[in-house]
Amino acid sequence: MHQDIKEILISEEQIKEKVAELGKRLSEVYKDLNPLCICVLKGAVPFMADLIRKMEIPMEMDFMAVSSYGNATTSSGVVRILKDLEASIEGRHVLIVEDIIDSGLTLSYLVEMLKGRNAASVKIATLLDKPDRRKVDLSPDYSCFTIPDAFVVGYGLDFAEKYRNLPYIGVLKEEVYQ
Ligand SMILES: O=P(O)(O)OC[C@H]1O[C@H](OP(=O)(O)OP(=O)(O)O)[C@H](O)[C@@H]1O
Ligand SMILES: Oc1ncnc2cn[nH]c12
Ligand SMILES: [Mg+2]
Repeated sequence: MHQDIKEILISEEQIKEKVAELGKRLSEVYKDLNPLCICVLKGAVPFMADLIRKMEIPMEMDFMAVSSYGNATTSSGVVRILKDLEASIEGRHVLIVEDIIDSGLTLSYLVEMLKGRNAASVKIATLLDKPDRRKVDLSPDYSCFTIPDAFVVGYGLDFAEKYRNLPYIGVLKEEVYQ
């Protein structure tokens, strides 16, 4: 286990199993809809890569980057679009693929913005849901794990751009960021 990690919250095997389960379910839900899966950079990259390979249906992908945390451990509440989509989503069935919903500020902004572009539907699939810190009324349509109020890293999640490459979800030692 990495020296900066206090405990492994979700193992590599648990992630693999749940992501495969979700991919199968999404294949049924989106079977004839040719969904546009939007990966929210950077944290959702490993989740997106694994999830779409378990979706055995026609689908398309695009990427967005927004900024809310930067090098902090709490959301600034200000959401900026750093990289927008490449194509129109008018009439498309959109699935936002995210790594974690914490305060909910990032996704509540994204969902409203995307709905304003006349998508046929906008749903959220998140790897992690941290409901204890929610600041807005937002729940994911699909979630792999619900976690307690702890700052976690790994499988895409970072602290100051580090730890994204850890294969598991771990709780960061407080001394690393305090
Ligand atoms: O529910 P919230 O409180 O808004 O927090 C969740 C958001 O924060 C993280 O992104 P971050 O800004 O760290 O960007 P990153 O994915 O590039 O690390 C995470 O990937 C979510 O997008
Ligand atoms: O626990 C967490 N770890 C990494 N990034 C974020 C953002 N919100 N919550 C987080
Ligand atoms: Mg981050």
